[in-house]
Amino acid sequence: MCLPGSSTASFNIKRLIWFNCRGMTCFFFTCKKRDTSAKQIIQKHGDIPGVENVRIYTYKELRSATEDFCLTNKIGEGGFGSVFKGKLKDGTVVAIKVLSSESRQGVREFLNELTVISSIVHENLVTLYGCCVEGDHRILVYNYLENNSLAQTLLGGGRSDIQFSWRTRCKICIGVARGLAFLHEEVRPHIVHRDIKASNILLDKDLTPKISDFGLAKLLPANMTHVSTRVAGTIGYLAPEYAVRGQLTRRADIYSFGVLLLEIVSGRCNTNTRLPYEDQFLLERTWTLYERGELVRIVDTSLNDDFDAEEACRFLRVGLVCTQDNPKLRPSMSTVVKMMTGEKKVDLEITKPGLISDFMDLKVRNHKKAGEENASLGLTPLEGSSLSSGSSTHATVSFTAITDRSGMSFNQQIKEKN
Ligand SMILES: Nc1ncnc2c1ncn2[C@@H]1O[C@H](COP(=O)(O)OP(=O)(O)OP(=O)(O)O)[C@@H](O)[C@H]1O
Repeated sequence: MCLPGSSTASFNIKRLIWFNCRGMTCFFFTCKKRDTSAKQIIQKHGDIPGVENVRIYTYKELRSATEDFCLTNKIGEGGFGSVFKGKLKDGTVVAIKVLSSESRQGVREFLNELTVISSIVHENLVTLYGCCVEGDHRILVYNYLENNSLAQTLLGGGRSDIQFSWRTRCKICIGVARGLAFLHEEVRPHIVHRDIKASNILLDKDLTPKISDFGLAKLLPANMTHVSTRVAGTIGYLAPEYAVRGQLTRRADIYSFGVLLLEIVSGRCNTNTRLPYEDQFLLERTWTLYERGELVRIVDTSLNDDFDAEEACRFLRVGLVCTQDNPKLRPSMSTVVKMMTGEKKVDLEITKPGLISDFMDLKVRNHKKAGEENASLGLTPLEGSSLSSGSSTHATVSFTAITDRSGMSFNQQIKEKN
């Protein structure tokens, strides 16, 4: 199988694969084009192991695929930059992610990371076809997924026509769990995604879920924090130990997965400040209902009772196990898959999940206290904190708390405040 956009130029034959095509057994050479661009890169920057397997696109090619990056072809904007839908010369439809100027790394560094990401192939991961590294441009080319992200469909507040039946939701939850288990346990060295959330779960035409943006954090220079565009939502996915102490391990992804799982079963976002206060935070609400023995009440009412209640409650319990405050109590992703498919019982004792909101309440109180003390000392409050008081505390932890004008990260600021 040739990579999209490859011409019939010299091929580097990699593997032979057999597969059935319309009843006929055909065989194809699995090949990747060692194109002129890759050769030029090696000539200019020295050998980069694996670069011959990355498709290098020219800027001209991508400009023409997107009709000069025309706004009508723009399909999204994320923390890494803008995403365009494009059609390559051979007809392949692709998603083209133009990384923002801050994310420009040296060509060697960039390609070193990229060769790793593009070699990772799994049914539940978005496939990276290749990139463009011409001049200042850093552009990634992915397979295009027809049904957008879970954030825009399932959680998009009625903006999509897709019907998410219980079966479809099961397939999505288990698919995401498998994709993450693959990154965590089968890829060597393992990959911590860092940003598992509904907008990073894309759906193909059959509603098979694909995790996007894995490995991308490594493409950013060390001094640049990934600036998320939906931080109010993102905060709800953050494992407390990561948000507070900056401890980034696979267990932080497992926490985020747990929150995502609750979102898929309940059909709502982790944070919704338009709801009555006790309902605003999904994880807290789920825990309250679990304690009352009424877990099933959190299941999406739009399913009209057309779901397997035993299975739904099992998924919700898995969500709670994944979000346990102590990272060690969270199961590995392969165990999570087994729990979800029923191969393993969810028989662990479930304690109160780790709620970043608990910490935030504390911080708001401390911050206010510190503010009062500062005022009495004639000092100005810490810059960049947008923690507000009152009932909307959690949701108003805003974007500036992650990367503010002072250039400090959320974690740094929290540490500063401690
Ligand atoms: N491979 C793809 N196929 C189809 N659409 C895509 C693809 N990749 C991204 N998109 C669209 O572009 C949007 C922006 O994606 P991107 O990953 O840059 O940001 P995000 O995940 O939405 O936000 P953030 O950067 O805050 O995580 C997505 O929500 C999706 O609608």
